[in-house]
Amino acid sequence: MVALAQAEPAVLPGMAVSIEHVDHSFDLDGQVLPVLSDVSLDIQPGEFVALLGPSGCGKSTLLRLVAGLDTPKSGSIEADGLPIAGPDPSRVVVFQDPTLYPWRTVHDNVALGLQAQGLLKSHRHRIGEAISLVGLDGFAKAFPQQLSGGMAQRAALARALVNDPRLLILDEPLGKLDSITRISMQSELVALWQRSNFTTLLVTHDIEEALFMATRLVVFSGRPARIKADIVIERPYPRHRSDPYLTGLRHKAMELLGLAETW
Ligand SMILES: Nc1ncnc2c1ncn2[C@@H]1O[C@H](COP(=O)(O)OP(=O)(O)OP(=O)(O)O)[C@@H](O)[C@H]1O
Repeated sequence: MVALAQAEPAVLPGMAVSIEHVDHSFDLDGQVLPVLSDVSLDIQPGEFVALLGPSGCGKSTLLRLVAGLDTPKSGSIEADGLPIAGPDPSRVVVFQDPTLYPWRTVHDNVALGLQAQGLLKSHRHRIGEAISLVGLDGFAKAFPQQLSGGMAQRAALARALVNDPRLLILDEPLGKLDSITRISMQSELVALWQRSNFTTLLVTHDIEEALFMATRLVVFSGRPARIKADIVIERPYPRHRSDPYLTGLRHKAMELLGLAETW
């Protein structure tokens, strides 16, 4: 695998992401549905932060706000010291569903990432680099229906990474994969993050996945989501799933989520 050619590093002040007292709600059938309540979170450049919380508490909503796909009702969110004013190629999102265009090859799906920024001509060389980075060498000409679920998700990752983002936002990206592929892609994603310059924000429902991958674990309450705990995971990589330190954190996270230990 090769590393993606990096753009000239910009001198960026402060936090990769700074979320200050964010409240958010939706209007649902004339009723106000509070979803986020006084969420404040500072993320340093290069961190890998996992967000855990009960289903429907507001994790994806927070990711959408950070991606600039929606605007908080109150509070503020900055990326690299600047207010988020909308989507930006420096912040890319990978969702649970790879959403590849079935009529385009892997190469042409990845090219879309550049095309959207008008960079296709000048940065075409990055397409092959991104495909290689996610381990899809030899599949550039394949169509999505010729890929396994894990390969399709790798292609979606390549499309996200082709612009050399500063923030990679992952919304349950491994959620639909079988457990074997999921476990190997957890290691691959960590290796990818370690080799690159981006900060990672991951939503997952899987406590072990969060503990295996992230440098920091943020646990939310039920809706409206408030931060219940913010835990630094002080373990080098590669990690061992049976590490007693991680097992201890798993118990703690389960307690915070109000889950009983049944196995
Ligand atoms: N566009 C929307 N309009 C109205 N309600 C919404 C909208 N988007 C999300 N919601 C509601 O906001 C709440 C939080 O949704 P969100 O998807 O952020 O939760 P989540 O924590 O990511 O859930 P899960 O873990 O199950 O994916 C839910 O009750 C959902 O119904």
